[in-house]
Amino acid sequence: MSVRVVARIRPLLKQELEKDTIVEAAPNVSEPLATPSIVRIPNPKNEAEAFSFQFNSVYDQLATQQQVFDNEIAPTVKHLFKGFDVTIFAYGVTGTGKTHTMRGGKLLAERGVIPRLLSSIYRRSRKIEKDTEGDTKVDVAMSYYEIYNDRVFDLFESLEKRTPAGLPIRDNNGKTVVVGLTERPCTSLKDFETLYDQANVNRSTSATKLNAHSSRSHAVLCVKVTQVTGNEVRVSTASAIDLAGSEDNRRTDNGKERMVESASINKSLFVLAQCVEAISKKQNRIPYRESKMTRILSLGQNNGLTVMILNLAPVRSYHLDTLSSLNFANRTKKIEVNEVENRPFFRTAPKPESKSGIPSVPLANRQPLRPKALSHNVVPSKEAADKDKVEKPVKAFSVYSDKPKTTAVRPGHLSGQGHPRIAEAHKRTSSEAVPTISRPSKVLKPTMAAKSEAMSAKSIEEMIERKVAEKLAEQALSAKLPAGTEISPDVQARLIALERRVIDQESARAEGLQYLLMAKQHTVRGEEVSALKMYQLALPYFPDNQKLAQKMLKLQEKINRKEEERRPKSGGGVPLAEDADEDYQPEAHDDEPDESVFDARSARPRRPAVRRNLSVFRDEASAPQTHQADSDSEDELAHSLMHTGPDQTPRSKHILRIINSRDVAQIRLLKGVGAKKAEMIVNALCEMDDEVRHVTELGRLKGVGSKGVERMKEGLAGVMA
Ligand SMILES: Nc1ncnc2c1ncn2[C@@H]1O[C@H](COP(=O)(O)OP(=O)(O)OP(=O)(O)O)[C@@H](O)[C@H]1O
Repeated sequence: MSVRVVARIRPLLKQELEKDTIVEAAPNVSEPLATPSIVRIPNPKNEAEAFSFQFNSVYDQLATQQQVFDNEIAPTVKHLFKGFDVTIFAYGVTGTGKTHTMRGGKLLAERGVIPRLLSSIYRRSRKIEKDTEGDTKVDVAMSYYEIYNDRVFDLFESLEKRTPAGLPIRDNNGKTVVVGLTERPCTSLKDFETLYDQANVNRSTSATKLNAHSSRSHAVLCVKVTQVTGNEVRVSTASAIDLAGSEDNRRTDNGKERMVESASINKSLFVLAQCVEAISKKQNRIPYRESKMTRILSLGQNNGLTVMILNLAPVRSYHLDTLSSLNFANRTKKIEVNEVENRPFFRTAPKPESKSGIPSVPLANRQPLRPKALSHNVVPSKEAADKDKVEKPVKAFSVYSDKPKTTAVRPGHLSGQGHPRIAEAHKRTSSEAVPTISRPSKVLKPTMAAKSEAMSAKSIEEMIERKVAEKLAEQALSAKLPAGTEISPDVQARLIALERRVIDQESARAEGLQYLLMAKQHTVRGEEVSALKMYQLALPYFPDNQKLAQKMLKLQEKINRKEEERRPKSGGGVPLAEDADEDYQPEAHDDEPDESVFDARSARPRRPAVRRNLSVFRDEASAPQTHQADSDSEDELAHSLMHTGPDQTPRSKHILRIINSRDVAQIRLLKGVGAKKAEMIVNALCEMDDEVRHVTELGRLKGVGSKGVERMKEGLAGVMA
């Protein structure tokens, strides 16, 4: 099942003028009488031409809160009670109506998706309890948190109680959980409203030029529904997420603090876009981990139903931002989500809980985040698969597809259109996460015999080298310093100073990478002048990087070329005056349109006549060579800068080799580590599903800290320089 994407165009605000309206909802040309499913917007470079984006449904300026809820969210509630998790998230530029859609106003008619969802959940709970004559009991509990500047804060905690680092997040049985979050039971809508209103006071909002009450954080509300019938317990969760909006700081006139927030919001949204891009290109690595928001949202990774509400402003001043959002949504709608319900469990066989409240899972069963196509969703037994066939509910919400051949179900016609759900025996439930093909823990080393056939001479050599290094490390660690070879305080001080220098270089590099990231953001938006500025800011951090220098040179040439073209010819050409973004210029190559973009004036999809640079998130198949080459070089550059850090000292390298071996026996030999800490480190590495590349990163691992790293180094001070 794909992510269901619905667009909502907000009404004009007081200061906006009717004549500036450029975004409209339209029915599909093949079904002119149907409810709108197309967003139409002019090409910024040629107003005579319109782009059309098709979604599951589109709501125009007149759509009410009730219509949006009844058509899009209400049908998901019955699935929630059948054990499916439901994720609803609002996406859009700042000031486009996300909070209005999700939270809404206080008047009954103005209430948004969230209060209506809760009201619907309580109504259904009461019905179930009545129909089963009290045999089934339903409990509702909620947690509510925000992700602000990439840190997670419990909105049930007052601002004074917040710790600067926020709450940690962990992967647990394929789900991302926030550790230490308050969960409040709420037995009635009144209860909920009181809690929700109190918590919203703690949300980070402030006035920006584009929105007087702009959300400066992503807000995540989780409503846990627990149904208990005798010993059987079924738990499912509805998550309603109000994302912060992306914003262009040149338009918002943000001050320093707002700029920091904005950079963090933009970064997380940028990572989200990259995740969506990577999923649609079926890449092996989906960069979920690069921001907390993407880790928590786990788009394309979570099971159940996902609905994205794309909020749009109707006016010209948002033109390029709107196109960017439409392109993002166009990609998102193609993401497949596992339609798998949470299996009930039985009270008689409780899972042991760890101290942190997270059920303990053996390391070998941990699953890294993977693109869906690459994950192994295996039902443990045939009986379980057969059971699935019997138990799977009738799918009344069968509209998540844009493929022309499937029967389109229009808003308002969702319920009662049931098709028997085809059992998907190969899928696993989110609550079980015990696949028969589990990712082997890196702690367990494969034997030579098992792997020998598939091993090349090179890999055998590498393995021997690693083994030798491990042995040497062991010897080095256990070696006692011969008497009289203690290093002098002077040498020790110099070693520490050297390490400090490396650490300083590392944090400067992180700052440089931020500029690089922003440069890439501007590049994909076609804002080349701004992109160049960002590259210039990044340059001092990577002075010797040839790729970066070349990139800047090419960009400068491109800007010059465009300047040339833009300059009025002797015949007196008309300069481009209408662009909201001074940097925006079409690319100098033909672009395939995204598949849902077609000429609005004719029913048949066709290739636009003009050249443009709008499809930021393009499918591999449709990406033209030049564009592909461009984005490849961007990725290559980012990769080269991310993965070539400042030189590390032999001691640091040595420590990292031991840490990355994930061998508890070796790690515990490091000074100040011990068995428990070694296990914690291996645990953290397994959760990261990556290597630690630098000692600074090592210092950030839970339970290590920079002091811990220093001690490890001290332990080696006598045996290696
Ligand atoms: N459908 C709507 N009907 C009436 N007013 C709306 C609607 N959608 C948005 N608005 C108004 O538009 C303004 C901006 O909306 P809102 O604050 O919800 O935007 P946002 O996308 O959440 O912005 P940010 O990302 O900055 O938090 C508000 O004044 C809101 O009341």
